[in-house]
Amino acid sequence: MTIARTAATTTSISHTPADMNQWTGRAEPFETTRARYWYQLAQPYEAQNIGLIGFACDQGVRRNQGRVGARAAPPLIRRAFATLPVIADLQQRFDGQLSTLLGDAGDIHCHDDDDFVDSSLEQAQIKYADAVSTIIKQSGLPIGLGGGHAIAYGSFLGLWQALENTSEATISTSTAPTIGIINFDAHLDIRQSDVATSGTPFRQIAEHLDAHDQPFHYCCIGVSRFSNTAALFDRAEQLGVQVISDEDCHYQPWDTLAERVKSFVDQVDIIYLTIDMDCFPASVVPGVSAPAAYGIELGFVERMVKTIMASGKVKMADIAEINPAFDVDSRSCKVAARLLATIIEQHLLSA
Ligand SMILES: N=CN[C@@H](CCC(=O)O)C(=O)O
Ligand SMILES: [Mn+2]
Ligand SMILES: [Mn+2]
Repeated sequence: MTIARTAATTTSISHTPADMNQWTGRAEPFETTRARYWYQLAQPYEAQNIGLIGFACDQGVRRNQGRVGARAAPPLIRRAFATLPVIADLQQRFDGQLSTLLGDAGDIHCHDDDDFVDSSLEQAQIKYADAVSTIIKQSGLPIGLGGGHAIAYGSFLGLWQALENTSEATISTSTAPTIGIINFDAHLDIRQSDVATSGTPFRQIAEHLDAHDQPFHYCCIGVSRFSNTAALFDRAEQLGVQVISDEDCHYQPWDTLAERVKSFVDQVDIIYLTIDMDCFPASVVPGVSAPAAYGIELGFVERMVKTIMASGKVKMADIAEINPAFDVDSRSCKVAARLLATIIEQHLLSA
């Protein structure tokens, strides 16, 4: 893939450490210690069970002609999550070890204020992938906080790097674990383009896997026929993508949909789970780069996320495309925080 350059490169990439000021919430001096919140558990990342890593970058959205602003989301998602209570089951299960559950690995920033295209997105993806890979190699579950959906290629690269380093056999052999990608999204994000964007990550992953003689297993849930061209649906068919439309999610019974997703999960060894927040109706999640008119229900997504997490196969997860510039009363960040809590709870309880 070539990188278009329309001006001199003046951007830079940085990795800022955890800012513990983001981890604040209400004090409960008159309650028992069971009045516990996530802000009280978070620590700077140091090989905890969960590693949060922000991807404060929306250059992919800009390149994709979208509404920029998603780079500001990671601290706001953290702040919304910080105020959620830690459920009783987790407190009981991890009594005495609660401070070892949640690490914050900080944010990767892509500084690209000028209105031109350079290689900062690719550099940010590589730096983010390194952080992801470090967490996986330390046996943690990395959870990426976007940023635009270009985070997905970085998440995949981080997972790939970790597998390459931990597999006895190299990843290009037939014994390599099979990776499945499950994306909740109104968009397929398999666009053909001369540059990486927020609309290309899963096509890039398909090409990466093909170059390493590995199969591409991709299930996209919540796909809208009004948000993807016929050319994209053609490509999805060529690539063997399992497409579950937004209308399927509304009209098909839960058992049918759960069976479709479970049979996808059964085919693979490892799952990368990604949630593009524009899978929800704009009334539920207004703060995204590309809002959906129809969207799928939060209750459905949450139930499906629990089902997928219960497989024990999820080794990488992320939440993408929140754009705080268009949020209303932090509604979108609160939905993202709820999903983040769901992923974390399910991961820890199914371990
Ligand atoms: N990650 C989002 N990708 C969408 C954006 C669509 C839009 O801006 O309308 C896509 O490329 O299809
Ligand atoms: Mn989308
Ligand atoms: Mn997307």
